[in-house]
Amino acid sequence: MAPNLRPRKISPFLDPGLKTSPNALAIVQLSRDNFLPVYLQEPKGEVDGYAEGAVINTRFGSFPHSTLLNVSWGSQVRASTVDTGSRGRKRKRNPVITEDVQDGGGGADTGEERKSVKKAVVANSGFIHILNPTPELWTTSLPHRTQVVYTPDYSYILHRLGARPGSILIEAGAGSGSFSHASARAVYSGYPDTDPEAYGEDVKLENGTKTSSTQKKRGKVYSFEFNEVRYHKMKKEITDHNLDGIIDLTHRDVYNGGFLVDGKSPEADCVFLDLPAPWDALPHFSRKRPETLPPVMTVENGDGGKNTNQDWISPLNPSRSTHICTFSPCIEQVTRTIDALRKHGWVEIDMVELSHKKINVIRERIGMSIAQEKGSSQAPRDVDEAVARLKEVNAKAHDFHSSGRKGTPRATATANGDEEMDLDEEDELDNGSTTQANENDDTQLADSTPPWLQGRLVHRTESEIKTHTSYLTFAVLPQEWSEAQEQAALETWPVGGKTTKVIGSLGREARKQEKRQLLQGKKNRQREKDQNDTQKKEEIPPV
Ligand SMILES: C[S@@+](CC[C@H](N)C(=O)[O-])C[C@H]1O[C@@H](n2cnc3c(N)ncnc32)[C@H](O)[C@@H]1O
Repeated sequence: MAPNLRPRKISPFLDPGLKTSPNALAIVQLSRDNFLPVYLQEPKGEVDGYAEGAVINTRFGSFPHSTLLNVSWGSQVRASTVDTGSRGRKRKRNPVITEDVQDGGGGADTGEERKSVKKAVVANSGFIHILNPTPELWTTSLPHRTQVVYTPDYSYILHRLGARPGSILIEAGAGSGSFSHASARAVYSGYPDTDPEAYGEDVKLENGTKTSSTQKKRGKVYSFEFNEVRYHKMKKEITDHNLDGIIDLTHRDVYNGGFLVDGKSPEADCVFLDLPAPWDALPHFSRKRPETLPPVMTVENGDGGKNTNQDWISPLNPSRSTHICTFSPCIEQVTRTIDALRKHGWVEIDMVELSHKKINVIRERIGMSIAQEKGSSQAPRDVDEAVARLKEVNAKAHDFHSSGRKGTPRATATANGDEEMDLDEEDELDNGSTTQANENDDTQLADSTPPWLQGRLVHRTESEIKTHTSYLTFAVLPQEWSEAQEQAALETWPVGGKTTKVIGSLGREARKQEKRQLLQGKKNRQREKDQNDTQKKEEIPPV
C-alpha cells in the first residue's frame, strides 16, 4: 500500500499559488482601504440575468468573474461593459429565482444557466486589483460577527506568544475568526493528513513495513466558540478556506467545559483568550488539579460527553513553559485577570497597550509647473521659482496695461500651449493658472523620469493615533520541574566541583559567597598578624 499521502488543496492563506483559480477566495481591492472578498466562479452560463456569468458590481464598474480568473495575483483588471440581457424581465417572471441570485458576485447557481456565456467587453473606465488572501486582508474585509483583533495587535501578540511553525495554540473565543486566520498561518507546518512520515505517524509502505516515527510536531490552532451561530459560520469558513486540520474549532463554553478536545490534551504551547471573563477560564490551564476547583468536578466536554477532573489532564504541553495573552478592553478586567494569573502560578506578568499610527510614504511633487493632480502641490519649489513667476506675471500685466485694455489680466492657455493675456472679471486675479504650457513642462519631466521616481520621497504619519482597542496582558506558566529532571540537568551541565571557572559564569549568589570568603581570609590573616605582633611585644624585655 502506498504511503497515505492524500493530495489536498492548500489554503490560499498558506500558499495562494501564482494565479487566481475557480472556487478559490480572492480579495478585490476597490480603493486603498476598501477590500471585497469574493469566491471566483467559472462562467457556466447566465447568472442573475448577466450573460457573462457571475458579475461583481462596484462603483468602479462591473467585473465579470471570467475577467478575474487565471490572472496573476496583484493584477489590475479593467471594468467590463456587461450585458444585463433579460435581467429585468426575468425578475418579474420568476421572483423566487431572483432572490437566490441577488448577489451578482455571490454566484448562487440559478438552475437557469444558459449554455453559452457572453465574452466580457472591456469598458472605457474603471479598474480594480485582484489580491491573494492574507490574514491581514481578511481582517479588513471579513464579515464582522463580533469585535475583531486587528493586525497591529495580533502581530505583536503572536510574536510575544512565540507562535511559530509547529506550535500548538489555544484560542477562545473564535468570534469572527480574525485572530484564528493569523495564528493558523503562524503555526502552520503541514496538514495533518499529508506527509505523515515527516510527522511521526506510522506509515505503511507497499511491502507492509512501517517507517519509524520521527516525532515532529505539526502546528495547530485549537479554537473554542460558544455562540452557536458564530460557531457554524466559522466552521464553514474554515472549510471554504481549506483550513480544516489547521484550525480545530469546538463549540463550547470554555468557562465550564475547559480546553480538552475529545477528552485529550491539545498540549498547547501558547494560549490567547479574547473572552469577557478570562479569569474564569484560567483554572483550566493548571498543570495540576487546581485547588479552586472541587476535588471531583464533572464537566461537559462540549462533544456531548462529560469529563471528570479526578484524573486531571492539563491542556498544556508538559515539557515547555506556556505563554498566555488575554485581550481585554477595560482596566478592571486586566486587574482581575492579573489577580487570577498570580493565584494560578503565572509569572512574568505584564500589560501592553498598542497605539499605532500609519505612516504614508508618498512621492510629493512640488512646483509651479506641476499639473494639479493627486500627490502634487502647486507651490513654488524655491525662492528663485517664486521670483521668476512673479516677474512673468508682472511683465504680462505691464504689456496688458500698455496696450490700453481694461479689466484684470489673466493668463490663459492657447491651443499651442503659449500663455496669452485675456480679460476677466475684475476680482478674479488668476494665481493658480494650470496652463497647457505647465502641463507640457510636466510632460517633459515625465518623459525623462519614470513616474514612480518623480518628486521628493516623503513620509507622513497619521495625525491621529488609532483609538484604544484593548489591553494585552502577557504571562508565562513555567514548566513543571521535578527532582529527577534537576538531577539529569546537573549531570549534563555540572555546576561547581572540579569544573573550571569561567569569568562571568558565576551567578549573583556565588559571586557574593566568593567575596565573603575573600574577606574572611583577609580578616583571618590580619588577626594572625596582630597576634604575632602582640607576642613579639611581650617577648621584648623591658629596658
Ligand atoms: C470579541 S469576540 C472574539 C473575536 C476574535 N478574537 C476575532 O479576532 O475575530 C469574543 C468571542 O468570545 C465568545 N465567548 C464568550 N464567552 C465564551 C465562553 N465562555 N466560551 C467560549 N466562547 C466565548 C463570544 O461568543 C465571542 O464570539
